[in-house]
Amino acid sequence: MSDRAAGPLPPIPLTILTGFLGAGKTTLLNRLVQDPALHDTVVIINEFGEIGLDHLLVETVSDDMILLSAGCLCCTVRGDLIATLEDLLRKRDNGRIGPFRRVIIETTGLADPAPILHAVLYHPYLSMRYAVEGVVTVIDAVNGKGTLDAHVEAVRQAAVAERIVLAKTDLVNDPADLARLRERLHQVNPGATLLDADAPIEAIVAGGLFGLDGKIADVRDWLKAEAVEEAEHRSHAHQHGDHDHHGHHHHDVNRHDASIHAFCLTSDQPIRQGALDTFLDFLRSSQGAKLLRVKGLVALAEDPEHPVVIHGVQHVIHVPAVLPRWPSEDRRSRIVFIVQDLAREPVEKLWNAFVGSPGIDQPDATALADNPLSLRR
Ligand SMILES: Nc1nc2c(ncn2[C@@H]2O[C@H](COP(=O)(O)OP(=O)(O)OP(=O)(O)O)[C@@H](O)[C@H]2O)c(=O)[nH]1
Repeated sequence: MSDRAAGPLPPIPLTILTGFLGAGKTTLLNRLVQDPALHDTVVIINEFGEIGLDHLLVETVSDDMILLSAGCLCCTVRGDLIATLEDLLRKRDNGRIGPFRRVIIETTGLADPAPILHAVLYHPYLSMRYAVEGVVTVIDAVNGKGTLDAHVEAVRQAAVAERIVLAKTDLVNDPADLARLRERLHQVNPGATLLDADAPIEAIVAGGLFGLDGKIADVRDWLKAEAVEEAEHRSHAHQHGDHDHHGHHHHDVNRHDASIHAFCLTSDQPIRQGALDTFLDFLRSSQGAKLLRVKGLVALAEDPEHPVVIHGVQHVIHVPAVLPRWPSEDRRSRIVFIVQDLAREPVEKLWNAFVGSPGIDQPDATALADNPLSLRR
């Protein structure tokens, strides 16, 4: 199939591969770059040396780009990531490299994926040409617990992921340790798919908003609103002393884990475009730094048959796609928020004020619009 259909070029799916120092990112990448399924992929890494490519090298395209035997292009970050992504588009558009169909960015171990997502989504041109397919976070099955306990960065990396890949499961002696780590990761990020490092390539690089073919994939699976709602109910029941958990023993939640959580807001009624825009504007201006990710599927009153996809991070929230139809019978608008140090209540109040069900003791949308300071807590 040609890319040259009428209209704008389809965006290039971009996957962010992250994980703490030594988690197993490079080992996983090494497998990915050798797979023929990824022959039309560009992998952006920090240094060529790190993934031991010598035996796979076919051709040096430029001093920061090489072609590997399976057809995958590998490039190193020159200057900043934005410059590298722009440079790749230039080379692609003027035919100096092939029309690659997907990009995987490996971040350094301490990197927080939120600013990387922010940089790509915020850039007016890059956000048109690339579409963030998803974040993949590698967690070390042996040292994962200690790392999550000690470093809030590691918890953030897990919290914003679409897929969490557990590496080094072969080194775990006690299956109960692994089960506990899985359960903890599920609590930190109920919407993530948990995979082992030997999972199929497609599950690792294309389980998100876009499939391996670059087309919009299963939006419901990307959003995972049901999983987030279910986790919320469980945690709510737990907080209220409902210990009927089939004998599960609950440990104290680590303070890093406790600072980050996910929740889902829904609306049965289609939302007016203006109301949605104002809600999102208020939210990002008052709470932007705390929004690690915002993902949603929304019915607009103006065109309820074609749901819009919402994708955001920190102060940027944009609409990467309008779907031709609803992915399931469920036509509620659903927005999943992954936040740090932000409670559900202020966001929900704002949502109710704009989206239509203001409570007796809540200001309505006009009152909020007249007094934006009232939103700041
Ligand atoms: N047994 C086993 N070892 C693994 C696995 N994944 C990674 N390793 C080893 O763990 C060490 C660290 O793995 P890397 O892939 O270099 O980790 P990384 O996340 O890229 O590390 P940095 O680039 O330093 O952040 C290496 O010695 C790997 O061989 C695995 O699934 N099983």
